[in-house]
Amino acid sequence: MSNSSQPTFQFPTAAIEVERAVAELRYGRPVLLAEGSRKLAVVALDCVAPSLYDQFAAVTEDRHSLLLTAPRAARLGIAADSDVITPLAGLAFDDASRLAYALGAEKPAIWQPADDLAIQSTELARLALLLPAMVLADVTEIADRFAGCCEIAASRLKGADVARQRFEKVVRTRVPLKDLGDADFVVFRGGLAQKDQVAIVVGKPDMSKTVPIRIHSSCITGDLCGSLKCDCGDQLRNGLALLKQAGGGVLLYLDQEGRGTGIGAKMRAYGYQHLGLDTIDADAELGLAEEHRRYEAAVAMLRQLGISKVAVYTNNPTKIAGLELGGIEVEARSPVTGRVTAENQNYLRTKTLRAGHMLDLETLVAAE
Ligand SMILES: Nc1nc2c(ncn2[C@@H]2O[C@H](COP(=O)(O)OP(=O)(O)OP(=O)(O)O)[C@@H](O)[C@H]2O)c(=O)[nH]1
Ligand SMILES: [Zn+2]
Repeated sequence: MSNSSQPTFQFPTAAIEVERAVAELRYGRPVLLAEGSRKLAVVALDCVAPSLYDQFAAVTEDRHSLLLTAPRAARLGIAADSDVITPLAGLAFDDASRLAYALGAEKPAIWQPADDLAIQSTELARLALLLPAMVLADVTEIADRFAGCCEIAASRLKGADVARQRFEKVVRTRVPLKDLGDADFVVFRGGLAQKDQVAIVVGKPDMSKTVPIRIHSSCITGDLCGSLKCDCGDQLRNGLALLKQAGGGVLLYLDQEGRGTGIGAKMRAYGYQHLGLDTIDADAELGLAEEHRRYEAAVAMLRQLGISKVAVYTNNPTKIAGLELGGIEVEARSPVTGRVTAENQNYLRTKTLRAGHMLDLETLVAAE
């Protein structure tokens, strides 16, 4: 028997609604994105089952469209300043997928600029680490057909932003590291679409002074396996050594594989790089912008460690901008490099020429 005076579980925050929508999307189920009385049904092509794609087409009576982000649209030769949508009527799952992210796909005959609500659906895909290839349909008049689906008001997406900065310390434990001595691993949990993040405290830095730090984004291929396609593994180990030499510091190891796009997208991009595309064009082919990383987690961890002033080891200006945006004072910046290999030269060149990284590649090459 239920008793209405008993306390009940209530989960009213925007972050929880967003996280539930993200989980639904990741499981390949439709989500309703609402704005006023308008409702847009969306599924992510990256993870929807072909049978559910067919069902979506049937339920929406073939009035479904595909969202192509601005980078993907540009790769297809569509002259548009923003994301566009193109009708999918009559297109099977494989054809839709080809249009969404295959190399050499043909420009669609019909397209139109995507409206704001459609564009906002890509943020759910980003949080879910899925390609932003959204299948969508305006279902305002037939919303009852989606009664079993998760619904979220688009305004909740913005409302959930505060959760990006909310992290709690879980545990701090000593780990002896080869050549570096003892380090403290401090684990933080939180953010939007929750992740665990790690701060590695090398030595005993004075947190009230300017603290040497490195912000390092995870790279399974480079950090763990010594991939020659990037410089991440070297930068990770050199970064830790630099912190030790500086008398102690903090390495923030951020769970943002593939510049925040996830390992699935990164491996798809590697496939395109093997066919000759540079890193930015390979990502664009998948609908991805050149940078998907955010630095609220880094700022939150620094604050919880009592750090407000830093000297950063990085070549990447967006990391510095991210820290400053969060109110962390960046007193100095020093480079951190790795070995230049035949396999990573293009990666490094693209970073320097197209992403504004502060790398003197020719000097590095000459030094090898
Ligand atoms: N999308 C994409 N990501 C890649 C590729 N190669 C490496 N990465 C990712 O790039 C990121 C590199 O991270 P970092 O080494 O911290 O950062 P950085 O932007 O190079 O900046 P600094 O090393 O600080 O100068 C990691 O998230 C890698 O997983 C690639 O070809 N495509
Ligand atoms: Zn790497």
